[in-house]
This record gives sequence, C-alpha cells and structure tokens, in this order.
Amino acid sequence: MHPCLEKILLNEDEIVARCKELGQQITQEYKNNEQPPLLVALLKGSVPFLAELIKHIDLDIQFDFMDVSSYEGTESIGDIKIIKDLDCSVKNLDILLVEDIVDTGRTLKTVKAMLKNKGAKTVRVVTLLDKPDRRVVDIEADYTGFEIPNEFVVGFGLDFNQKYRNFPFVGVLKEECYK
Ligand SMILES: O=P(O)(O)OC[C@H]1O[C@H](OP(=O)(O)OP(=O)(O)O)[C@H](O)[C@@H]1O
Ligand SMILES: Nc1nc2[nH]cnc2c(=O)[nH]1
Repeated sequence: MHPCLEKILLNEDEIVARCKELGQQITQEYKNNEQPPLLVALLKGSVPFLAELIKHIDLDIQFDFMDVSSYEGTESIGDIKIIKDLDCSVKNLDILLVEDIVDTGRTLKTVKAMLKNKGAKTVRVVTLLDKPDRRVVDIEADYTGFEIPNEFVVGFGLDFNQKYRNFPFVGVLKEECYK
C-alpha cells in the first residue's frame, strides 16, 4: 500500500469490469452507424481509461488526442486553453469524447462546443468518473463509468500535481499528501 493512500474508492477489477460493460454498450449503439466513431481522448488523465475501454469496443474505431488545461492543484483556474490540438479533421465525423472525470463540466462543455465548431457530425461523451455534486454548467456524459462523491481522487490516470496517475485504482490521498 502506497504511504500516501487514505482509501481505495474503486479497485482495478471493478474498473476493468465497468470498462467492459461500457465498451459493449458503445459497440451496440454504434454498430449500425454509417461510420465507426472517432474517439477523442483528453490528455493526460484519460489515457489509462482509453487504453482499457478500446479493448472492449468491437468496431473499427480510430483515436486521436487533445490536450486542454483547466486545473492547477485541486482548484479550477477558469479559462480552458488548448495545449495540443487534434492531428486529424473531425468534419462530418461521429466523435466520442473520452474523459477521465467530469467535475464542474466546464472542460466538457467547452471541448464539445469546439468539436461542433470544427464540423463534427455528432459529439457524445464517455467518462470514467462523474462528480455530479460539483457541476456548475449544465452538461452530462452519454456514458458514465461511476458516479463518485465530492472528493478529490487520484489514480487510473487522475493526478495530483502530475503524480499518482499510475495507480491501477481510483483512491483518495491522506490529507498531508495534498500539500
Ligand atoms: O469538469 P471540469 O471541472 O472541467 O474538470 C474535469 C477536467 O479536469 C481534469 O483535467 P486537467 O486539466 O487536470 O488535465 P489532466 O487530464 O492532464 O490531469 C480532468 O482530466 C478533466 O479533463
Ligand atoms: N485528479 C483529479 N483531477 C480532477 N479534476 C477534477 N476533479 C478531479 C479529481 O477529483 N481528481
């Protein structure tokens, strides 16, 4: 057990099992679509979730990455900046945006609007985690792994000051480690 870990909220088996369910659901819902979706994953937190999810999507999908920034430490710093844009065009494509967590909803709302502006045909969202109690803008994911309480979590891609992304579970740190 890592010395900074207070508790595990979701263990690896639970996360993998839920990714399998989400992958199967996405497969069913897109299988009769004209084209498979382009998965757009937001760096860096969504990488472990994307890696697990795509194993369970039985379609000829492709994926690309965007990097936007909104957080410093545990608090939002307002404006969302594009740090890395997509390599490919989204024009007339069905986009499945892959997020690790929806918190205030600001990132999702902004990125969804950006993709629509670039001509995406549809934009749906899959998120590993949702914190509905923290929402400040009216937006929901189309597919959610787990709703979690209003606690700052790390692991399975989620960081505190860039650390702990490699935990294979989602957990909460001891108070003294959030410093
Ligand atoms: O719903 P919101 O309040 O907008 O917050 C959610 C966003 O915040 C985190 O990103 P962050 O900017 O920390 O980047 P990271 O994925 O590189 O950690 C997380 O990955 C989401 O993208
Ligand atoms: N690591 C991490 N990033 C977040 N961004 C928004 N909420 C969270 C959270 O609970 N943990």
